Amino acid sequence: MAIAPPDLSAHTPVMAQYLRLKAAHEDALLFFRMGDFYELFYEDARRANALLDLTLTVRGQSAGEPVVMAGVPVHAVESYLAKFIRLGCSVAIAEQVGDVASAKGPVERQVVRVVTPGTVTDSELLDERADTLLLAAHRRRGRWGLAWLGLSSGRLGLAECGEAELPGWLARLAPAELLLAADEAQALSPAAQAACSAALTRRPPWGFDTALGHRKLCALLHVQNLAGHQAEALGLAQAAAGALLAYAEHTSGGRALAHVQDLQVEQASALIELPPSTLRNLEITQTLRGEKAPTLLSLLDRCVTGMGSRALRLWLTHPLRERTVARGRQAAIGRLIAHGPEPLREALKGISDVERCAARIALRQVRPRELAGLRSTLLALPALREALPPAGDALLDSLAAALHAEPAVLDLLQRMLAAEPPVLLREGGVIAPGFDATLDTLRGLSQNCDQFLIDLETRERARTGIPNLRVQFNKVHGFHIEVTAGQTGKVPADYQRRQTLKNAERYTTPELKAFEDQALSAQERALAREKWLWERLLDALLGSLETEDAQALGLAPIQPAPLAALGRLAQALAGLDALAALAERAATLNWCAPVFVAAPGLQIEAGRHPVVEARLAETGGGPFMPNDCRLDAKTRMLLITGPNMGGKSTYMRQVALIALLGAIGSWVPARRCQLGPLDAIHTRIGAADDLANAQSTFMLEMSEAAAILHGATDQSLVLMDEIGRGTSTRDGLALARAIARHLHERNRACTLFATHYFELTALAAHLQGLQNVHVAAAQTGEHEDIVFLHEIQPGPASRSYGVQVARLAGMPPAVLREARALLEAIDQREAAERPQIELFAAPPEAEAEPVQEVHVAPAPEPAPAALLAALAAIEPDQLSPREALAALYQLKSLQPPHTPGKP
Ligand SMILES: Nc1ncnc2c1ncn2[C@@H]1O[C@H](COP(=O)(O)OP(=O)(O)OP(=O)(O)O)[C@@H](O)[C@H]1O
Repeated sequence: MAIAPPDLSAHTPVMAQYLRLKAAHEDALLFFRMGDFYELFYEDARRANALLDLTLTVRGQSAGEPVVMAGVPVHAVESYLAKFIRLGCSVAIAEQVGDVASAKGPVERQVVRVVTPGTVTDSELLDERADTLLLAAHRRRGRWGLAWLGLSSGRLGLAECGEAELPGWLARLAPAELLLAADEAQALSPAAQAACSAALTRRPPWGFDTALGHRKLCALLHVQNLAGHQAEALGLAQAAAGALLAYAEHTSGGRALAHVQDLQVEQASALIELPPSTLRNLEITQTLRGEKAPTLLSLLDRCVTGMGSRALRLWLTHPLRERTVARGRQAAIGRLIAHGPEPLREALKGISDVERCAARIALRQVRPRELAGLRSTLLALPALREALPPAGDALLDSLAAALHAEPAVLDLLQRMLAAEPPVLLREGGVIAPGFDATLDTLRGLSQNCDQFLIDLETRERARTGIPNLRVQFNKVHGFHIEVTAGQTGKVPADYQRRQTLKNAERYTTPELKAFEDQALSAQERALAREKWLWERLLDALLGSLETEDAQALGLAPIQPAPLAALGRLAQALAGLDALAALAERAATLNWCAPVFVAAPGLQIEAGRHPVVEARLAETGGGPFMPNDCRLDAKTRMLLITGPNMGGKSTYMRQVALIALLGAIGSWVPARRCQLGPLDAIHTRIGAADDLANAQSTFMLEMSEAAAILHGATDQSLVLMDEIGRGTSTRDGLALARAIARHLHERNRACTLFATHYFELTALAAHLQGLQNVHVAAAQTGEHEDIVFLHEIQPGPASRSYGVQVARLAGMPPAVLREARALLEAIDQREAAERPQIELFAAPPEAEAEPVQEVHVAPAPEPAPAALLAALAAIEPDQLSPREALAALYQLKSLQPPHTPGKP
């Protein structure tokens, strides 16, 4: 928090200046320029020390308190910025803007740049392969309005959702920075917080205003209203957009966001739902440990450009239910495979990041080299078109048509921009020679220097008779004539001494001084002229060049504004790169094109888990065993049993990954594949405790399962891995059974249900759409070592091999012996007690009934004796209130259920 003392007059003038600037940038670390350092003070210094271990010092006092500070050297500022941004901090940079020499009191300082995690546009600070999003969220009456912006991509989106859907949106969008109204900063539910790792920035509540947002959106998109973007009715999202756009303008120094050309209104109902747990469990863009690889994205991303990688990530996290786009991509991939994707990938290698370049032009932050990169990209487009397969595929043809360089833009860059411009404008040499006569003259003046100096040296040697006299230039002392110590007696009267060295004297003459003034001012004026021309170049690229300037420079105005065309070009390049990467993957990894069918379900022949298969290939872990999967109206649920390590999780995940890959239009790791419509992929897969949100393993397990039971439909794919294992076997088994039945009967979702409760396999007799399968394993050798076959076979598993797996894990033999003995004892006891303990077997009359698809065996009634025994065991005087409540629940659980038709 900022230190905002009520009376700044008690502070030293510099600290008062600092505190005033800090008060306007409370949430950011303020980098306060002092000579060769940016200094951080007080709380900011302590934060920087805690985050990056910057050394804390105490210097002097202000308002009677010691001034705690930490410094960052100016030359290293970019690397510190990158580190702070990665840690989710915002940084405001205050530069010295006043004249140090003439300043009375502290030199004037201003915040000239604010870098925040969601609004960075510097290529050094951005992840090349992921879009950086700024998201504003606004809540009213239990609903959320969302507005997001990729400042470096120009992507602008709006959506509205209910409280329960918010975590899904946050996980899908994965913003780098989240704007909330200051009075709503605590409004995020634990689930929403868990789904979002964005840096949180509080903004004034009045900025979240529908009318303001509407006005700003209309101004940005040059429209009267938002009806054309289907956003007119989204008042909540517009309110969020008000805060979003104001903040984006604020951090980019009030620049217009000219590269934002379009607004996307996203509807959850158009997307295949991928809840946060699914994104996490399927390791789509991040591993469970939060790493970038190995994931589905890291396997797929063979893109040559950052634009392609970003597109691929977007496709994977925003799969569409409607399959027209996917069909188009699938066909394009087929075409690229037939033609060979390599020529296209090769041609994409020299392509620059047109999307980010367009954004940086709009924000007037683009650097000369980036424009040179854009120019070579525009020049490379014909070769890129050549590298595409011959016309005939609708998607590839439309992308090829967008590979178009606006001739006026190319002409402008070729005429105005030097062949090899320097990195920074201030180095000079950015504008091409021959473009501007004034600049050429000024450059001529400063460059003709060399000849002048040679001539002068010859003349002065002759005049003075000093043969080793030299005329030189250095940056500190300017032009001078150097005479060695022994020769100084010959120096003429008009030589004025400038500097004495150990063995020489340096002089100037009126002639040399006059030349120096002219040369140095010519250099300065050339640089100033270049800067002015550069600004005009940017004006021209933004379509806002004044007619007068255009005439003076002999430039034709570029209409309409070229940024829109660059945006379309960037999209086409991104699409082609992503398709070429998918084609390369499909060809290299031997994938097939899935067939889309209308009936819900899926049919996979010889499917593989792409990431596990690649890992096994990399580590020499042996071949991956392909497996089939068939889910349809007849078989809606596979109940998967088998040993630990047998491959159950891998199998379930591979089915989901194949469904997802198919949905984005990719080919899939299988021999043959048919996919029905899909509206969601739900997963409930064993997770670690969510300690951060104070949820126990079991609580988390149940909340995720509950969300699935509430949301899954007959077009959803559901993965349930070992549900119920977080509690006692008895409760777990009961819950697992009830959940399986609910999914089968009510949700009617396509479900893969892996379990270690063998008792559940009996459900197959009562639920017609449920089929038992198991992962095969065998035992060999004298130690009866287990061999995993990783093969899915029909029917339930015969045993669990837990002890054998523990042996493989290196468990001490004594423990294994004891476990085996116990296991045998339990088996014998169970065999003896079986009739009593088969709590979950269906009642005999249910088994006798002909099996109907919707028939469910009613839950068996517990013996009243159990109820009475439990009642008798209660001693009310001995119980705490909490134990009494637990006892009540236990009694309740033993109560026979009330079944319709049965009193
Ligand atoms: N089809 C397969 N072909 C080859 N190896 C496989 C296959 N499936 C799984 N494996 C290997 O077996 C390992 C264990 O698989 P997985 O985690 O799916 O087992 P599991 O049955 O879910 O185990 P647990 O019940 O302990 O969670 C994987 O890491 C992988 O290396």
